[in-house]
Amino acid sequence: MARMNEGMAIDIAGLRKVFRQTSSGDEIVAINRLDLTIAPRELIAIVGQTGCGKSTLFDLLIGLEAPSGGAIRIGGKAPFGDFDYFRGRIATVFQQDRLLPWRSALDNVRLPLELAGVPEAEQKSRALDWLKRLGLERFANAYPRELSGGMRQRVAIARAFVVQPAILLADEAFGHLDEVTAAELRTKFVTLARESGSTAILITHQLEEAIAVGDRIVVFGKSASLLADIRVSDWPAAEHRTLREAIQASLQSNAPDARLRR
Ligand SMILES: Nc1ncnc2c1ncn2[C@@H]1O[C@H](COP(=O)(O)OP(=O)(O)OP(=O)(O)O)[C@@H](O)[C@H]1O
Repeated sequence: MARMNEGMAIDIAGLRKVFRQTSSGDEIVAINRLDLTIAPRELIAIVGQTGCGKSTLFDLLIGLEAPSGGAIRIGGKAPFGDFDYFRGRIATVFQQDRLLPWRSALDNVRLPLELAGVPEAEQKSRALDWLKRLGLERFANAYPRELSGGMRQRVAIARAFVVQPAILLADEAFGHLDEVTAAELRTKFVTLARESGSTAILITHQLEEAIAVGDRIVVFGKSASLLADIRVSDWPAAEHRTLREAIQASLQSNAPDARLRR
């Protein structure tokens, strides 16, 4: 049985990330003073054009990079400074499944528990439980090369959920799958995230996906400037087309579209 976890709030204040290009020495402002607050257990989708700083934000949230300015607090702690605290509390799903080819599906799913020092019998039973929830119990002993892309992504999702993370981050997790598989996995992911009580952020290029999954859609312009912060429940289904068009227009002009003001 999945335990409902406490979820964690994410507070981003004045966040800045600047890179210096090795070749030219030029500075690239990947994130320019971002303010964003995400409530515990909220599910938000981030959309933005390529290069607007979405993946950089994830690297900062995971604690792989330190901010150049401002701060990120997750449950009051800093992901970069308190890296060890977040082990097993933040889980990620990427476009590439990043499974270890020499480990079976079961052994891939139980890996985060192994790293956290959970006893082996418990690792296995929890991993198997999550493979079952993703409909893969018959493939527990299969190796990644023996699985389809959709099945591998299910294994990656099981591996993310097995630690019952307070924070779930998905970066284009369904973008490479065919539409039917993507829609099915996306629905599964959202259901599991809600059951688990995780706070979840999904990066997506697909507006349909953003509208389908998010409580909120955050639209990034250049350097992660906030073009819009939309509460999806404010938009009845009959107006989703207008919503899509308004987000698209904002992305194209790099400015908030007037139709998004509610
Ligand atoms: N390690 C790095 N060194 C130098 N520049 C970087 C580095 N990482 C990212 N950048 C730059 O920062 C900007 C934001 O990149 P980022 O990968 O966060 O964008 P993105 O929104 O995730 O794009 P995409 O949708 O294509 O994945 C880009 O201009 C990129 O070239």
